[in-house]
Amino acid sequence: MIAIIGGGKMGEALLAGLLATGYEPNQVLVTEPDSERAAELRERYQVAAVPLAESARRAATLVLAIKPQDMVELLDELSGDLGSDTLVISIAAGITTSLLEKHLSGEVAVVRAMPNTPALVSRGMTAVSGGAHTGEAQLDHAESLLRAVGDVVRVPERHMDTVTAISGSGPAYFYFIAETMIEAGVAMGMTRDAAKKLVTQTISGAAAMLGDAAAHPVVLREAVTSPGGTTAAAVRELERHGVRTAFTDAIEAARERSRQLSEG
Ligand SMILES: NC(=O)C1=CN([C@@H]2O[C@H](COP(=O)(O)OP(=O)(O)OC[C@H]3O[C@@H](n4cnc5c(N)ncnc54)[C@H](OP(=O)(O)O)[C@@H]3O)[C@@H](O)[C@H]2O)C=CC1
Ligand SMILES: O=C(O)[C@@H]1CCC=N1
Repeated sequence: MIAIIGGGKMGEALLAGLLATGYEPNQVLVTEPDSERAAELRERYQVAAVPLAESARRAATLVLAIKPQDMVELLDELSGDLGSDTLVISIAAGITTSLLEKHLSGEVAVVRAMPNTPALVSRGMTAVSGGAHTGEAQLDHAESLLRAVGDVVRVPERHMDTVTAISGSGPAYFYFIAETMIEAGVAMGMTRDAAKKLVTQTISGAAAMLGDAAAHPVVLREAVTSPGGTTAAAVRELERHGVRTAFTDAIEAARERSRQLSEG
């Protein structure tokens, strides 16, 4: 049994992804304090929404999908209720395995994971790191669970704040670009639907080409950039406006925020 603690946006993305890839509703519990939201999830996915203590008692794996700011209070509440073999997976930005271990009594196996919302459509990207009491089998188990909603990589925990800034927050950067491109098309007279179709298929085609292991973004961009053509004119403007620096600074700001979140 898996229990998802926190039925917000990411909790729902994981829940939907797990159910879409073969988990049965009776294998998953949800704990969500907002009763309206709990009822919505129960109705939408036919899963049981139960109190925290019941999730802790019944589930072999707990996925903590609550805000980092709520984590210490939840861990302190959870601590006495965990079974000796319970695996605790936290997906909270910035929350370290040592903080999880400090607030859970005994030698609890913990995994720090950073997924992203495309888990909702089984195209997520998750990175995982194990804690001090987490064995190979438990990390394998966490990986296989999260693989149900997309790709999984194992990383040293020192990279987790960077992962959070790149792939955790990353979908938002692409939505930001998509929104900007669609609005540019609309400003130039296209319908929003037609512009969205152009942008969506372009992002997905570009991602497919980049997905080839031998592909490099610079080479792919050169192939689009005809001499004296439209792409060269566009890229010159992006460089003039410092978009490359803006992205680098944005990703550094996200990593810094992830670090701050571990400090409470
Ligand atoms: N959104 C994303 O793309 C990603 C988010 N994450 C991480 O996932 C976590 C959740 O983020 P997100 O889904 O965006 O946030 P949400 O605010 O949408 O979800 C958090 C949910 O947890 C509920 N909650 C609060 N306290 C408890 C509690 N004690 N027990 C059970 N549930 C509780 C909240 O209820 P209420 O609103 O009533 O307080 C809310 O429904 C965060 O730690 C975030 O860092 C990780 C990767 C990507
Ligand atoms: O914005 C956040 O804090 C969370 C973590 C990664 C994506 N969303």
